[in-house]
Amino acid sequence: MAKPISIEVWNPSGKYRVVSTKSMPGTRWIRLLTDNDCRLEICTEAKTILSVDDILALIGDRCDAVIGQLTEDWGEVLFSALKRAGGTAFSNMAVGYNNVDVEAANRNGIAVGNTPGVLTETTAELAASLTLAAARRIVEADQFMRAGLYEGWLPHLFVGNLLKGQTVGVIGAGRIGSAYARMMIEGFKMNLIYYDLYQATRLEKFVTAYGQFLKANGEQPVTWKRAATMEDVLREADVISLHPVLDKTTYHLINPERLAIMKKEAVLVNASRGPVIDEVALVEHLKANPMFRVGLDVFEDEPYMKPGLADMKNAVVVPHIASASKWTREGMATLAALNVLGKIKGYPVWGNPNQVEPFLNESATPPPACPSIVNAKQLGPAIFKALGANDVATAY
Ligand SMILES: NC(=O)c1ccc[n+]([C@@H]2O[C@H](COP(=O)([O-])OP(=O)(O)OC[C@H]3O[C@@H](n4cnc5c(N)ncnc54)[C@H](O)[C@@H]3O)[C@@H](O)[C@H]2O)c1
Ligand SMILES: O=C(O)[C@H](O)CO
Repeated sequence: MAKPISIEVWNPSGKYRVVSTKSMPGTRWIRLLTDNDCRLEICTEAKTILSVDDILALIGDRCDAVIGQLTEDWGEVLFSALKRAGGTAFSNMAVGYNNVDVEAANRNGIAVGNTPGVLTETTAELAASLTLAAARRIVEADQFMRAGLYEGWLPHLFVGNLLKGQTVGVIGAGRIGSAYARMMIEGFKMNLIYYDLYQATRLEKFVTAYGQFLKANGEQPVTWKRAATMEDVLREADVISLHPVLDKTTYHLINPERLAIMKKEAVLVNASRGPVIDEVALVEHLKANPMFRVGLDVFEDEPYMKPGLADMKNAVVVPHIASASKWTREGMATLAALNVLGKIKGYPVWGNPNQVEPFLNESATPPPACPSIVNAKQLGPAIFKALGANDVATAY
């Protein structure tokens, strides 16, 4: 028999049973569910990462929907259990959903939600912070001060890289990659080279307009280039930030061969997913190239780092905190709750998952729609009964 799992219950008499595998920031998401006839059960187990068995125990034999986390393995076992329990919806509290087997969700008719948009700027800001910390050796210098080693100003002390006028390379110029690029271009007047499967038209227009503004003010204009290959970005850029989704095409996208073509003094930042970098190869590269620096928010085998990484002075490492601002985390919780609530209520899917602000306005009732369902098309109208409300979602 499955081990009992500790939970906290809200609105015990609610008609729909919704489970959240973790406590999430804020209270609005709780209110939105309980005000809409949901009995909410929040897992209070002390362990950080729940196993599939833990989640099976949480789903039990009747469950309408689950809000889960990116650390959990959502595949056939969990989706079929959720279906057997009468469930129709799952939402990750994350924009990335590489922990979710969407095909398995489709087979079981479960809608899969994610939380785009609300974390774009927050995540880009952390990538920018890692860039600065690595380029200007902030962590090394901080440790030096705290160790009582500072004996006075010296011409060679913690010399790092100037960003102004250098080239920033972005791989994956989607929501976060584009926001990061804009920060580095506007903030530090860097030139842009990017690689993406699609053209980042809005970003290109922004750089062109900003370049014209600088020129009109007697300054060197910034420039942009869409690279034909990822290698072009790696060869040319002084700073490279990785922002693609994690899938088969981006697994170990940074490998020994690609590390070898990067500039010896380049800064590499990763706030996407750990397996985008071959971390063992990265450690070797950091050892061989002390002036090459990295800023990492994510790791190949989280929560672990590959052997040797923690000893590298030329690496700045933080524990997957890129979306960790209060507003963003509360917003992520709200979007995840509204994804599952929308499915329970038979609402349509919101027309533009990049513009989720209407769901985040604390003083207004959210639109009658699911903010972002990644498999809405696959599930089709039979499951996502729009009930004419599609117009509501797009016209809102
Ligand atoms: N560290 C964190 O806390 C954190 C926070 C938010 C998001 N993320 C990660 O960042 C990712 C991006 O988020 P987003 O909202 O910007 O998503 P997005 O879908 O807007 O952008 C991803 C971009 O990657 C591009 N891409 C896909 N395959 C590619 C390839 N092979 N080569 C180059 N580009 C490719 C896509 O075309 C797209 O433009 C998420 O999937 C998630 O994994 C991490
Ligand atoms: O994908 C995501 O949303 C992040 O990794 C956590 O914010």
